[in-house]
Amino acid sequence: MAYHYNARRGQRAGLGPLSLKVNAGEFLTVVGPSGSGKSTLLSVLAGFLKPQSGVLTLAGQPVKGPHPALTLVQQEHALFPWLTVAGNIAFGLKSQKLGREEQVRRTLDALEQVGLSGYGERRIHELSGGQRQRIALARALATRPGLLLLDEPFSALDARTRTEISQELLGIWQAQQVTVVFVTHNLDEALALGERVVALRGGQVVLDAPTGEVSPEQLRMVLDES
Ligand SMILES: Nc1ncnc2c1ncn2[C@@H]1O[C@H](COP(=O)(O)OP(=O)(O)OP(=O)(O)O)[C@@H](O)[C@H]1O
Repeated sequence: MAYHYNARRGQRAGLGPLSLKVNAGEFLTVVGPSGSGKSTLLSVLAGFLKPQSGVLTLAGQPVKGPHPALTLVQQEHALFPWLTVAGNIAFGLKSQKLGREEQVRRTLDALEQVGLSGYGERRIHELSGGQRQRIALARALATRPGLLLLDEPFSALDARTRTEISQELLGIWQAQQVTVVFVTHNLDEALALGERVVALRGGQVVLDAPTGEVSPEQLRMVLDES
């Protein structure tokens, strides 16, 4: 498939042509320099951008737009400052039309998963950057996504908090068997976190391999960052 911005005007910026299969339950990291197409790929996988050629399928069925099983968490985590933490999580559940009880249960579960039980009534401005990012993750987890798409979710955090949250995310992935696609421009992070790494350059896949079989030097070389 391929997606190019302003394709009608003949521009080539964007993604593809490429073919990518994300396997159920895997933790895939996507790495590449700025402008290589990482965010575009996630927007296509989330159903926000419709490829100009090819199709996105989920379990064999074509996806025609945003889908409840596909949840994207972006870097600017877009929490609503005028809502409480619980209000923010409930907002993410709106489209699922759940009963009140189920909504509360999912909110409590999600807060526990990210280590912030008891924070439901807090206001967003009372939280640290790391806590806000955990809430953004909790909001996504509460939707019980089949595919969790994370676009450099922890890049604004200090190194220690970043490592902490990354480890929590790994724990959640192992416990829930959710499928994760994690975008980062940090090569070491890409290799440390995922089971499989896809490297993008100029909108093309230049490497697709199990993380255990790739060295940071190899990654640097295919991305021309050595
Ligand atoms: N809305 C847009 N309109 C036109 N071109 C765009 C748009 N968004 C992205 N592009 C272009 O498409 C290409 C891929 O961009 P994309 O944002 O997917 O890269 P990225 O790897 O996520 O970059 P970064 O790491 O800087 O976020 C770039 O050349 C970019 O300039």
